[in-house]
This record gives sequence, structure tokens and C-alpha cells, in this order.
Amino acid sequence: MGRRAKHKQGAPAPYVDAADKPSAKKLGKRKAEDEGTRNVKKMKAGASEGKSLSKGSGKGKENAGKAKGGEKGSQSVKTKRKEVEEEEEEDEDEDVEMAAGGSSEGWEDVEEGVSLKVAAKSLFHGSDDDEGVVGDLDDLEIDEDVDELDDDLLRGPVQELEFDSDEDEDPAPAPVRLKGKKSKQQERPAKIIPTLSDASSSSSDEEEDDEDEDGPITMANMEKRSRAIDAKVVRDTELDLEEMQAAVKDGEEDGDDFDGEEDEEGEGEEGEGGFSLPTAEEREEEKKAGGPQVHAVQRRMRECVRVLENFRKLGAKGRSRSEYVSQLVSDIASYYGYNDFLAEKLFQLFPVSEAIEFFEANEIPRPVTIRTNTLRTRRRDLAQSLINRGVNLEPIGKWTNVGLQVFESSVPIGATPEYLAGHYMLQAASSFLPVIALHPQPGERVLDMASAPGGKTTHMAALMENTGVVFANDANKARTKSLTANVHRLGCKNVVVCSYDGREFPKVMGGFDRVLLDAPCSGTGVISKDASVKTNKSDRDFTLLSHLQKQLILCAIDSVTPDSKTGGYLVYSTCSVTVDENEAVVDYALRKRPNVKLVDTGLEFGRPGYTSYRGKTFDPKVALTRRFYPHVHNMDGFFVAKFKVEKRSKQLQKKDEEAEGGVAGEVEGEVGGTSFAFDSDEDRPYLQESKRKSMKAKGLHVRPRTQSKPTLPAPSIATAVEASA
Ligand SMILES: C[S@@+](CC[C@H](N)C(=O)[O-])C[C@H]1O[C@@H](n2cnc3c(N)ncnc32)[C@H](O)[C@@H]1O
Repeated sequence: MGRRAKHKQGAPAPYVDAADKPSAKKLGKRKAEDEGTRNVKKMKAGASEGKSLSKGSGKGKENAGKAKGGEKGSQSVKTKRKEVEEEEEEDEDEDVEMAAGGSSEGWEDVEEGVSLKVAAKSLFHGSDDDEGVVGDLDDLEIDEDVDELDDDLLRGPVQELEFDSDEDEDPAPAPVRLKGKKSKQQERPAKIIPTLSDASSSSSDEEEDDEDEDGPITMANMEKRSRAIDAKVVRDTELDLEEMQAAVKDGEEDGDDFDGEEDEEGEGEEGEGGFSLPTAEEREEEKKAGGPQVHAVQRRMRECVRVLENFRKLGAKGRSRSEYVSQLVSDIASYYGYNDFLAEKLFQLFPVSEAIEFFEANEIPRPVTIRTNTLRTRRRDLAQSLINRGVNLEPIGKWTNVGLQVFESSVPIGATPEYLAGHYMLQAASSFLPVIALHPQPGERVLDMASAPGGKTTHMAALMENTGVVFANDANKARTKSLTANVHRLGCKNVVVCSYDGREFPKVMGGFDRVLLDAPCSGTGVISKDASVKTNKSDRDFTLLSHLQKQLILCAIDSVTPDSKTGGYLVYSTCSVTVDENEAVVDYALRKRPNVKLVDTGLEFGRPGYTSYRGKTFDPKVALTRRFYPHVHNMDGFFVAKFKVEKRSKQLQKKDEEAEGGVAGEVEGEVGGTSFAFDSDEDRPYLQESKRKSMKAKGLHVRPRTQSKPTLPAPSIATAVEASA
């Protein structure tokens, strides 16, 4: 609850409306195209006309005018939200529940499971630096499985949740009728981004495809239509990229930067174009008066984006860039419902206007997708069966041969006979990625170190054709129940479920050909499913999570046998977009384990990982990692890195053991005598800083710092471009 999608942004407009109202910016560049090809941004423009703050609207005066016209409301953002909430409650409650991953049921188990907490606590204490740790996992809200939809949708149909509540002729789980209010999924036909190879192979099919645009999807035309749609989305995406690069270039030419460090003053006139940045006093007054009005916030955000994109020309004299940034971040936080800390953290990841697109995309649910279980059926057979039941679906894209995107359904997609028979898994498209990257082979010995509820485990079992063995581990015993249930339902016979803290590997067991570490994380990539992330994450959570992830990744590396004849790989993934949980962890692993190297993920799309970020420089090979974003790829925010583990030279091994000193001895593993202790020296300043903050928050006396604060400076323009390449 408390999501802007619910309170401020109307349901995405149906196709036709959306076509009539593309964003101002895009209108100039693109002809109105087949609505089926519209990506998330285009839809958004039409869907939230007058409300959306997407890139186009950020620049379009037209929209600014509309927002101005709507300024008559006298309520604050919060009051306004509350009112809208009441109005919409009946219609949308179920919808939001679903979008949030419907996770309430799946998550209740998590609370019950104490094993993780106990184990984690003891392990933290066992580590080198537990004095510096001011909390443990008890205090952490780790994202555990919001990228998996299986548990949620098992208990309720996708479309049914979105239909009029008075359609009670078809109670769940019986099929619901398609008449009446359209589901959001119907209104939101955006495709998940395909690969460029899709585009090139499909051009000849496109015209034909247009002809049967309105006809039913059949097995015969399904692939073809999908390819054509994919191709158009690719074109859109390329245009978006061009636009973004042009915007960045403009900024460069104008001396604009994204690092926020060079806090120069603007040259423009204060009040130019009817907008003037509030002073500190005005902001204070606004706060006292109960916060800004919703339309005023919208307008101010647009104006700030516009100014920041061309600061030298548009920034008011005497006002600094950081004042605009600070105003914008504060408005983003109140408008989208984030705490200030997280709003700023996420804002810093992108160039200004792209940041708004990211926040906007978090308000829109991602497409519903399913993964064919090839142990039980073939995708074309599954698609046919579901089409016969009234499900409107298409293959996700060329990059997966098992995924289907569900657009609408007259039956509960989580309770069809095919679902119950294990023919498919309800699974976010992003969740396919780490398994594709790991590429497990038949006959191998594989470890899924943090596996519940088993979306990726069962995918791996299928790729291995039920041969070899997958050890599916999860520290949370309660969660292994749903994991076991999925393993059974999908007919995986090569899976062994176990429950250890991942940091106990390879002591428990080692010598794996491949390891997947789909790490516990903050979930900043799945905010559209779990809006609680917006407010429940603090600086300290990220410090603790990053620390845990670094410990886990070293254990995962040491669990891989470099002697593997077929493998020797580790894939590290998270459903988070923060650098601390991704590139920083990967870079740490590279430094601590010289016997591993990053290799290409084999994924055909995704942005390269940051090699430098806010003053921190990572190994250049970190560019081989891949980032996925809701606003770019129309899938959950995700991160994937693939490592090849090689033999350690005796010298290196000795050196490492010496460097790790006594700590290595504490938890020495079984595999090849390799040490796998976590060396947390480099985290110590961060942990200490976190402790300071926590003490301050409690009103305790804090001694002055002995060393400088471990903060990272803002990103340079080069970094921003690099990240968006
Ligand atoms: C992102 S979820 C995994 C989702 C899973 N890979 C899938 O595809 O269904 C992260 C999981 O890590 C588990 N976890 C948290 N801390 C852990 C630890 N120290 N060792 C092992 N598992 C842990 C959580 O219980 C949670 O199930």
C-alpha cells in the first residue's frame, strides 16, 4: 500500500487512448506505431497523461500547463493520497496485493523461520569485525523472493484480481469472464525487451503481422507476431538510447554534469518561465503547512529536471545545482512515497531524467510471465493448452525458449490444470537470467546456495534434464517448504533440498561444477511488487546486506571446484539495483580471490555493470556484468555476474592464507585446502560509520571520527554514460 500507482497514477490507459497521447518528446521523433509495440515508456506517457513525470513530460510545456491547471486542489500530497486511496480501495486492493508479489502469504513463513536469524547472528559474531556490526539480520528486511510469483499466484488468478468485484458468477479458482473492466495486464501490452538479433531476423514479417493485428493469436501466427513486436520495441529502445545519449551530450556541451560536485551557480533569471526554486525558508513553511500540493510537486519536479538537464543556461543566478538536486530528490521522495535516503540512493544511479523514468516504472507492475517446465511439456504444447483455455499469451522473446508472457486470461493462471500438473512456473522474466547465464549441464553437480522458493532451482533441474544433482539450499527452513513443494510439482528428480547458512559452504559440502548465488538483497529492483522497500531500507541495511553478500560470495566461490571438466562457474545475482550489493560485491570477490575471473554472462541484453561509481573504481572487467532495469527492459531490476573459478597457484594460496591470518583457520573448508574466510577489514569503516549513525539516532554520545567518513563522491558524466551504454 502507499504506492503512487494506487494513489496518484490512474490505471494505464487502454491501447487506443495511449496511442492518441504519446509523450510530447516522443511525438516529435516517432510516428504513431502499432500499439502492441509500445514499450513501457510510451505506454506510461499515454497512461498517466497529466500525471506522469516521464522524460517527455518533463520537458513538455504542454504537460506542465496541464499540471498547472490542476493546481487548484488545496490538499497536501499525503491528504490527497489518502482521499484517492479511499475512493479506489475497493477496486484496487486486490490488484495491489498481486502487484506486491501477493507476497503476504509467501512471506508469513519467513517470520516464523528463526534458523536464519540465529545462524546469521552467530556467524556475524564469529566474524572478524562483529564489534563493528551494530545489527544483525534480525533487523534486516532482506528481499527473499519477490521476484518469484509462484506462491502468490497459486492462490489467486492474475486477471481475476483485476476484474469488477461484482462479477461473482465465477468465483475463484473457476474461470472469470473477460467482459467488464479490463485487467491492467490487458491494458499494458508492453513487451519485455528482446534482443537485437530478434529485430534483424524479423523485419520481413512485420508488414504481414500488421495485417492480422486484430485477429486472434494462434499457434501459427504467435511467433511471427511476437518477433514483429520485438523488432519494434528494439527500435523504440534504440531511439530512447539515442535520446538519452543526446541529452547527456547536450549536458556535456553545456558544461552540465551529473556528479553534483561542481556546485556552480546558474546563469538564468530567477522566476524565468514562471518557476522559481523555493528557498530554505519557503520549504520550511511549506512543510509546516502540511507539505506541498500534489500538482505543485509534479510541476516542480518537471521544472527541476528541465533545469538540471541544462543547468548552466537554465539554473537561476545565485542558486546552485545541488539546491535543485536536493529539491528534486525531496519531491521524488514525497511524490513516490520513498524515504529520503532511498530516494537519493536510487536517484544517484541515473542521469536526472532517466532517474524519473526509473521511479515511474516502479509504479507499474511488470508483465506476468511463466516458464515452461520442459521436464513435463514443450512450450508450444503448453501455449496451445493455455490458449484453448482462453489465455492470451506470447513467447517472451528470442532470448528465452521457455518463457511466455501472459497478456490476459479468462482462467486463474495460478490454478489451471497445467499449472497444478507442473507444466509451468509463474516466474518473473528477470529470474530466468541467472540460470541462463549459469548454463548448467546434464550430469553436473550444482549448488543453488539461496534457493527458496525454487524458481531457479527447478529451471536448472530442467536444463540438466533431471540428471546430475542440484543441491537446493536455503538458510530459512520454513521457506524450504515451498521450495520442496515446487520441486515435487515440477517433477524434479535430481534435487536435494537442504537448509544451511550459505556461509557454511563449502565446509558442509563442496566440489560443485557450478554454483548459483541468488543472494538475499534489498529488493530495490522489485519495488513494483513490494512497495514496502520504499520506506523500510536504511543506510545501515545496505551496509549489513553488502557485508553478508560479500561473505556469501567468497563461500560460493570456494564451493566451486576448479577441476570441473564441464564447468567451474559461479553466477552471482540479485534483484537489487544498488552498486553496494552488486558491483562492489563482485569487485570485492575479484580482489579476495585472485583465482576467479569475470566472464561474459552470455546474456544478449542488459547494461554493463559500473566500472566506476561515485569516485570508487572497480576492476574494468566488471563491465562484463549485466544490469537490468524496469524502465529499460520492462522487467524487474536485476543484476547478473558470471565468474570462472580457476586453480589457485600454491604461492597465491599461501599468500592468501597468510593475509587472512587466523580468520581463515576458523572456518577452513574441505575443498582443496582453500581458505574461504571473509576478510572484512575493508568494510570496517562502513560498519563503524553505521554504528555511529545508529548511536546518534538513539541519542547516545558519539566519539569524534578517527578517520574520514567513508562516503563516496557523486558519479561523473563518464560514469553516467558508461552505465547507460
Ligand atoms: C532472492 S531469494 C532466493 C530466490 C530463489 N533463488 C528463487 O529463485 O526462487 C534469497 C534467499 O536467500 C535466503 N537466505 C538469506 N540469507 C541466507 C544465507 N545466509 N544463506 C543461505 N540463504 C540465505 C532467503 O531465505 C531467501 O530465500
